[in-house]
Amino acid sequence: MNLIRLLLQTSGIHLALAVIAGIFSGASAAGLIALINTTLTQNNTSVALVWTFVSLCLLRLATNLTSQVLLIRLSQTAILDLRMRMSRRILASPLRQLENIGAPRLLAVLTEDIQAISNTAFVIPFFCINFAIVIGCLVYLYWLSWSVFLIATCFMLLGICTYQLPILKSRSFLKLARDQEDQLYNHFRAITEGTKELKLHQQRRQEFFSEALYTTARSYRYYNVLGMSIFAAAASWGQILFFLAIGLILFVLPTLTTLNASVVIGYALTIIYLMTPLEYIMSMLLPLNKATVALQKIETLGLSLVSHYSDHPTRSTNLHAWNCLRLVGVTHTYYQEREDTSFILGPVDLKIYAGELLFIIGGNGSGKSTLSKLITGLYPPDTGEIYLDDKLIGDRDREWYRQQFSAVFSDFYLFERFLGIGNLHLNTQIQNYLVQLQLDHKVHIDNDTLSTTALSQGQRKRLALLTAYLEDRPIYVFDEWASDQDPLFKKIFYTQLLPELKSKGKTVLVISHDDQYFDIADRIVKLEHGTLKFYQNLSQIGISRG
Ligand SMILES: Nc1ncnc2c1ncn2[C@@H]1O[C@H](COP(=O)(O)OP(=O)(O)OP(=O)(O)O)[C@@H](O)[C@H]1O
Repeated sequence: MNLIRLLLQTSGIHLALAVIAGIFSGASAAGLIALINTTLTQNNTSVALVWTFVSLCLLRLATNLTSQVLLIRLSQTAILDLRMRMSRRILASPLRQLENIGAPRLLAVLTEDIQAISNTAFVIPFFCINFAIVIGCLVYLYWLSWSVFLIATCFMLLGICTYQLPILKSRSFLKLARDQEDQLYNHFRAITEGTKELKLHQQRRQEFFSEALYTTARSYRYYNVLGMSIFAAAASWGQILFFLAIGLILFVLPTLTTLNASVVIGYALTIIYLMTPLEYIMSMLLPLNKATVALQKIETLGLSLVSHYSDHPTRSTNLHAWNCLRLVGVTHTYYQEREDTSFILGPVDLKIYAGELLFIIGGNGSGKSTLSKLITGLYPPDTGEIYLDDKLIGDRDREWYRQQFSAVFSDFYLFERFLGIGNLHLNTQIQNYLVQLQLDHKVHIDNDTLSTTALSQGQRKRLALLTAYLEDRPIYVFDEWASDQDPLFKKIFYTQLLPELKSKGKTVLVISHDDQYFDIADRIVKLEHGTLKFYQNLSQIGISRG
């Protein structure tokens, strides 16, 4: 049901028009059959009959062509629309939920599932056309003889039941195959992102192929072969049912009752004609099955395409005058299902003052990045509140609140184009920053686009910093930004770039392990196993100078 609703949402008018054209196409086909049978059995070739025949042929041609053209538009629009909608839906979902789902599963949704669902946009109207032909033919059969129709219908219903049971079984195997596909994407990611590690270690590569990739690919094949074979068996059984129905009418029924020759010929002719649309309907059940599985998959990931959501900021105003950002009793818990353990950050009580340079330090895994995600509003607090001055940041404010931050995370993503930065002097500004970041000899700007992003990690991070500069937001967050920089540029970052940002009135939060630069901070807070500690001076942290 959701599938139909989804397709109606995608392009309701096209779908409706294609279905209407299809119904006319089906009805004209049934009309042609009736006419042929009348001509054959009554030996009647009047001029009116010839004109009716020609008109029905023209109607069939026109309606068939119309529905086909509409279907091409519909399927292409559906793919475009679904891709856009799903991408928006993913970005509108909470970060934590997306992290839990993981990149490979999201990629599988964006490619395989969307394709499977989009394919049904093409299938459903064809389904309706053929369904209309079937209904038209059934009406004709009923008109020929209601008693034979009753017997034939009972026979057909019995056949459909025996056909449907294996179809259900086949769907459960297709579902298992789809689960394996998520795992396959995980392995494909290892191939693209772990190329170096796999190339450098032959044994690892061999085990990866034989134990990881091959095992999953084989299971995927196994479930697909099983699901599709059961489906093929059911389809073959379905085909035989037609001949059995004709056999019933030709050989069994005449022994039980007297049948008119025109009825027998009409039934045989119509059932033979019905084979094509019914086979079509059956062959379409497989993509429909796959789309249902894909939709279920998307819904179990909590990314329903049908539900409504908003990714628009509730308030578009920028933050101007503010004094203090407060975290009050804020906590975040990561549940690690597999290990049956959890990491708890907080409760954190922290005040961040406008215009200050705050360092967040602590050992690996102490919770610094998690805290930065809470501060920037990427994670809503599990418990506790965040206030901007006296304003409580609730769910409705979070989108607006996030727009006040520019951040370079340790796993940053670098866009080639400077998107969403409306600035009349953008190119001049970028050029100046490129000089300041010592990148002007490597990169230039063409139409708001970087000439290259194929750079060293340290250089790419400088470009990410450049993007943050251009965003010109009130609060900056740098998560171990300097870790990939050479000593010279590290010094420039801490002693020149950070103080410059502060002098422009920006609030700067720096996550850092570079203890030789801790003294430039206005204040330092330290995380220890998820607990925030405050210190008066560097020696309390265990750092001595001179
Ligand atoms: N996506 C995640 N899912 C589950 N647990 C996580 C996730 N990210 C972090 N954790 C847990 O939270 C803890 C804190 O992680 P976090 O990344 O905040 O530490 P960090 O202080 O920034 O470490 P580092 O200095 O190594 O970058 C980790 O020990 C880890 O157990």
